[in-house]
Amino acid sequence: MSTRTVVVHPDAETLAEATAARLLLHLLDAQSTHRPLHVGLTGGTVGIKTLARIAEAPLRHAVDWTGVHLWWGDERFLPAGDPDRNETQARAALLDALPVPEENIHAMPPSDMAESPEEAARSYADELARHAPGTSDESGPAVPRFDVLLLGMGPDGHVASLFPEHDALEVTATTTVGVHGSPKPPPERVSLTFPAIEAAEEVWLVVGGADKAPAAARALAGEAVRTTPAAGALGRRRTLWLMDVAAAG
Ligand SMILES: O=C1O[C@H](COP(=O)(O)O)[C@@H](O)[C@H](O)[C@H]1O
Repeated sequence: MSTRTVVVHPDAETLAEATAARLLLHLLDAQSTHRPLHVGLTGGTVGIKTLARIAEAPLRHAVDWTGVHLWWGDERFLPAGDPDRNETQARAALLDALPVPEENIHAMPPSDMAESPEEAARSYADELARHAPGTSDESGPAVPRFDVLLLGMGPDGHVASLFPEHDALEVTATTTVGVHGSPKPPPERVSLTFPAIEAAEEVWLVVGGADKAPAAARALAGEAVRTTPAAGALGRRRTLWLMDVAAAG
């Protein structure tokens, strides 16, 4: 059973800096026991700030990035290179400056390469399945063994692109889902589903800002996932809530 730990930092800058350092050390430790590593990235304010801090951290040189695969928990369904895509922001903040082989960067399909969010979701599910551990874990969802899955949280308590009261919350038969009518623009998105999120060894929620405090309190109090999706974001081994004082209320 996963343990849930809350770590509070003085401000959003320190939160991003500490999360960057924590992730780099985690990758270093993990590379001494297994390869390849799989990391799920998040968009959002602190998520992208964290990537920018990794880009500046001297420790990044100690990680063998050829042995790291990068994925996303969700994506805005927009054309390739659109500045609002999580992928575009992650490339600008970190990936363009990192020696990660392009074939290790598993972005969700953009809207100019897929007909619909559903088609993009199916294609991403296939890609996830190609990197699933295989026979040792056949009963689980067909996703890679994520060492760490980073997730942001919106003020409404959404994680990835799983929004309160949306049907996507109930999808358990697939590892990805196409999302329509997102209350946060853009309306069309692609997201991991809860079974895929829960297959991660560690889920790290990176949450900063006073506007997140009510939803964070509800999630940590175990409110229903239907109204506060972040309450259901749990890793297999560990769930870390990395917060700033403002978000911790
Ligand atoms: O739209 C999204 O929002 C959430 C949270 O973003 P934030 O700016 O409120 O921190 C993010 O986790 C998700 O990846 C993104 O697509």
